[in-house]
Amino acid sequence: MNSMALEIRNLAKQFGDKVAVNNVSLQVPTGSFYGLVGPNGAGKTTMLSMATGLLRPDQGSALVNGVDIWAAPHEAKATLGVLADGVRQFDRLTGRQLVTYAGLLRGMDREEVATRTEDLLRVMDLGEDGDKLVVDYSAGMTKKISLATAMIHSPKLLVLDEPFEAVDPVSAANIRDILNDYVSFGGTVIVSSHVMDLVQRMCSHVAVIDGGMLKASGSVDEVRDGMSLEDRFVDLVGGRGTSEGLSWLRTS
Ligand SMILES: Nc1ncnc2c1ncn2[C@@H]1O[C@H](COP(=O)(O)OP(=O)(O)OP(=O)(O)O)[C@@H](O)[C@H]1O
Repeated sequence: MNSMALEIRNLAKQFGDKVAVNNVSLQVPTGSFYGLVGPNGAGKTTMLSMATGLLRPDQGSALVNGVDIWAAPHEAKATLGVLADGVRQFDRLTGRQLVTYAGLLRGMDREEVATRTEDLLRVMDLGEDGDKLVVDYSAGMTKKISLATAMIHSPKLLVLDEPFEAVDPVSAANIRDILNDYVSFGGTVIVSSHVMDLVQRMCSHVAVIDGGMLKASGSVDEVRDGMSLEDRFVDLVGGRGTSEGLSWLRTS
């Protein structure tokens, strides 16, 4: 078994003059629950997109369970499930059809796909909305159905860009339970999130990225170094603004 579920080597990406990801290397151990945090525009989505075969890097490589995602995409993607940020789904399908389609696309047996689709709709609390078109789903429902499509083929590594955004607290707790269970049986999860408290409680490891660069990485306890993750984060990425604020917004 490969000891690294994901190995990012010197990834870089530039959009015009903007360096979005600047020579980042990161190792994600198999069986870890890895949080990726950073301010808006830090480069998290760009890095995850390159590491999961969605965006071609200018430089560097990414190995998924030991397989280079750009050199051998089919082999690497067979063990990978991705919840990408802002990627449109085939939203003229119903939720049930979309998850079924994701399973069949992975070459799975039709009966197995049907069983797993019902299981996933149930745990995502979408059972009653399974026959509704995805275009008519709310933001949180869309997030949950996308998560189901990422999990149907029981991948070894799940890469989830902001999986809890727009998801209600009960569904979020259910998803956390599913992910914890998945990790306890040997799966690896990478989540990007802005919720430090959640990352501190949920993750075993964390990486802090800012300005396209890796500021810190390791176990959550190593990175937070006796502080709360939130305080450590503010420390690493620069303090809060000290401006006077919007005086014109004061109505009295
Ligand atoms: N397709 C693109 N074209 C031009 N610039 C881009 C593109 N994608 C990302 N960028 C820029 O690259 C930088 C990193 O963006 P990215 O989406 O990776 O950040 P992020 O850490 O995921 O942010 P957020 O937390 O707000 O989702 C930003 O300055 C963004 O404007």
